[in-house]
Amino acid sequence: MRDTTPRLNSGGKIGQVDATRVPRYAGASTFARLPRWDEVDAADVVILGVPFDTGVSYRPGARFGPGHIRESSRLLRGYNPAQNVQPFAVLQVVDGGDLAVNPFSIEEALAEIEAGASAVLETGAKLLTLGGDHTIALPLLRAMAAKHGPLAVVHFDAHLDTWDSYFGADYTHGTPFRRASEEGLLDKNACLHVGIRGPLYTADDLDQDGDLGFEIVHATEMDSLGVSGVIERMLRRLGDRPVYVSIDIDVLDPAFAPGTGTPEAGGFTSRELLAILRALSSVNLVGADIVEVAPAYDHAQITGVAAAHVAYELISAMAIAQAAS
Ligand SMILES: N=C(N)NCCCC(=O)O
Ligand SMILES: [Zn+2]
Ligand SMILES: [Zn+2]
Repeated sequence: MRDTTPRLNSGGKIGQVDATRVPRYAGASTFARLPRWDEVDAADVVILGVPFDTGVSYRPGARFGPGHIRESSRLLRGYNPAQNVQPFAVLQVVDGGDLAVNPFSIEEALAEIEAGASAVLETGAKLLTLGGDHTIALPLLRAMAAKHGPLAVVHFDAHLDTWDSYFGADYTHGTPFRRASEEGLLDKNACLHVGIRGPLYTADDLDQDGDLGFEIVHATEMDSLGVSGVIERMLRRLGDRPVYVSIDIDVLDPAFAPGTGTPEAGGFTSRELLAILRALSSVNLVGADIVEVAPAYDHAQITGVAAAHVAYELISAMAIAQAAS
């Protein structure tokens, strides 16, 4: 049957389902009610779900993150006044669905995620991944670095995720950035964590983290630097290199993101995080992920809505950069 769904098409792009004609809560739940990948000729940005949580050390459930973020994204509208951009009119953004990855073999899943990401990048599209636990950042960085070389990574998280192993396992959600550094996927002069807080294993964790190529903006520094000071630190570190953004939703305070597996008190507000992300419109943003959304611990889509807005700001930043190029 021919698809007659009324959509908001503009700038030559196939846009969102028109919420003035089809109620927001009706119909299939693609991200922001955007078209599926197979419904367009060519995409500029592909949103890919990776429902995988076999790498977690505490509460499971991030495998349900992609579906929850999509379901929580139905209210996103087409014009972003904070950035004066209509992201879906500048870029053809599509939902690429979920990668079917092996929940019983982490190594097999890593290979499947890398292959899925590479398939997107080969088309020339940018990739925005919805996780999934943070383990998935490693295969995503492998695919990204194969295309762009060593990356400047800005990693928003309460946790360092540069630990070495758990129960003898090298590939977990606490270890992706150590593996990435060891594998030469990172530009060690240009990576930083933002939002780090909470108890560590030992003081040495921080020294090792520095050796792996990361600078840290601690969550408590928000009080002294403010949003603009944090942005300045971030942009100085990233420079004009290709930038990959990895956002663990637990960078937000549990009040703003209860639906996650390893919550830590004392985090950013959603408003602070969204403001920092807007500054990424001035960098060479080549890809991003949003991970660790675990809906079983969420309430009223608080975490899902935060993640949907995070995705929206990342796409807006990509759109502004594209319009300026
Ligand atoms: N990546 C996330 N969310 N958490 C890592 C926590 C690792 C630990 O249990 O020490
Ligand atoms: Zn975390
Ligand atoms: Zn993490």
